[in-house]
Amino acid sequence: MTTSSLSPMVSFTGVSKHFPASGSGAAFTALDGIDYSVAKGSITGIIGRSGAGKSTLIRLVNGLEHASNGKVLVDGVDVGALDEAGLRTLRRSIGMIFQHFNLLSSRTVFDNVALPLEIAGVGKAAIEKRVRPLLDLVGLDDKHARYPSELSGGQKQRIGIARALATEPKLLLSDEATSALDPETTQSILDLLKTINADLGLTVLLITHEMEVVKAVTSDVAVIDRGRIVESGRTFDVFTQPSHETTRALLSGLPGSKLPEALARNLKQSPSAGDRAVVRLTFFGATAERPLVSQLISSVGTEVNIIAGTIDEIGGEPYGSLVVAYAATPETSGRAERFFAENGLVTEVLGYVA
Ligand SMILES: Nc1ncnc2c1ncn2[C@@H]1O[C@H](COP(=O)(O)OP(=O)(O)OP(=O)(O)O)[C@@H](O)[C@H]1O
Repeated sequence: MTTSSLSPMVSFTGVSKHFPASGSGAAFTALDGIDYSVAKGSITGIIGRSGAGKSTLIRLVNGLEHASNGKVLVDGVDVGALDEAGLRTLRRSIGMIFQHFNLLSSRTVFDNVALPLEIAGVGKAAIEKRVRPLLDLVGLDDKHARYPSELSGGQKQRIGIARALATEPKLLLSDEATSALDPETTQSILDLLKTINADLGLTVLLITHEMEVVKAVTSDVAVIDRGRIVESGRTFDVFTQPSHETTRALLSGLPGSKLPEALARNLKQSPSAGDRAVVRLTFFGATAERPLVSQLISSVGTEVNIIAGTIDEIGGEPYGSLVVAYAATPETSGRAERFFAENGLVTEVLGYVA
C-alpha cells in the first residue's frame, strides 16, 4: 500500500492565521488559505524563506496556535475543537524536536527522556522500562547518567529524539532539528529519523531551510511562500522539476545547481546578437543512460559547452542535471528544442551570456 492511499496524518483545509495588530506591530496574515495533507508514514518537508509561515504552520498542528479560519485535523481529530484536556492528549501523540534541543540542563539524560512520561503520570517502573530501550534506540544507553552539558550537539539531538518518542507518538514534528549540526552529524541524525520512520511507522513533518536535508530524508515536500503553499508533491518531482520561482530560488544553492559565479553574474534575461543560451537539462531514469551530450552536439550542429553537471539521487531515484550553453540563434535554438522534446528532457532556459 502506498502512503498516499491512507487517510492523512495531518490535513489543513482552508487554513488561515491572522495575527492582530499589537503595540507598534501591524496586523499580519501569516497563513493564507492552506490546503495540504501530510500522508501517514511519510517524511514530509515544509520549506520556504524566512518568515514564510513554516513555524506558524507547525504550531497549528500541536495546538500552540489556533487557526483563524479553516480546519487542522491530526489523524482525523479537529485540533481547533479541542479543550485543554484534549490538547494534552493530542500533544502526547505528537513528539517534537528543536534546533537547540531544549534539554533541561539540571536533569540527567535519563531524566530528560523520562520527563514527558512523568508529566503523563507514568509510574517509575514503567518509565525505567520505556526509557532504557529508547536510549538504546538512539545509541546512547551508556550516557544515561550524564548531563546535557557533557554531550555533543549530535548526542543532544539524539536525546531530544528519544524524549520526543517517549510517549509513543504517531507524529514527529521537527523544527530545524539539524540546523545547528555539522554535515556529518546531520547525516547521522537524518539516518536515525529514517530508521524511526521505517521501523516505528512514525510520520515525520519537518521544517528546515536546509535543502540538502529535504533531499536526503523526505518523501514529500511542500513549498510555502508568504503564507501560501505554492508547490507540493513528491520530493523527487518537486526537486527535479520545480515549477515555482520560490522553489527554484530555494534549490539554487544545492550542489550541482549552482552556476559558476562569474557566469551567474553575467546572465541576461534576453539575448543580444552573438549571445549563447544557458540551459539546464534535467534527465531521469532511462534518459540518464543515453549518450545525450554527443547526440545534442550532433543535433544542434554547433559548439555546445558544458558548464555544470551533476548526477545524484533523491530517495534512491537517480537523476542528472546538466547546464549547457550554445549559440542563441533561432536555428540552433530550434534544433536544440526539437532535440530536447524528442528525448523527453526537462529544460529550463536560465538566461543568456555573451
Ligand atoms: N505571534 C505573532 N504575532 C505577530 N506576527 C507573528 C507572530 N508569529 C509569527 N508572526 C509573523 O508571521 C510570519 C511567519 O512567521 P513564521 O515564524 O511562521 O515564519 P517561518 O517561515 O517559520 O520563518 P523562519 O524560517 O525565519 O523561522 C512572520 O512574518 C512573523 O513575523
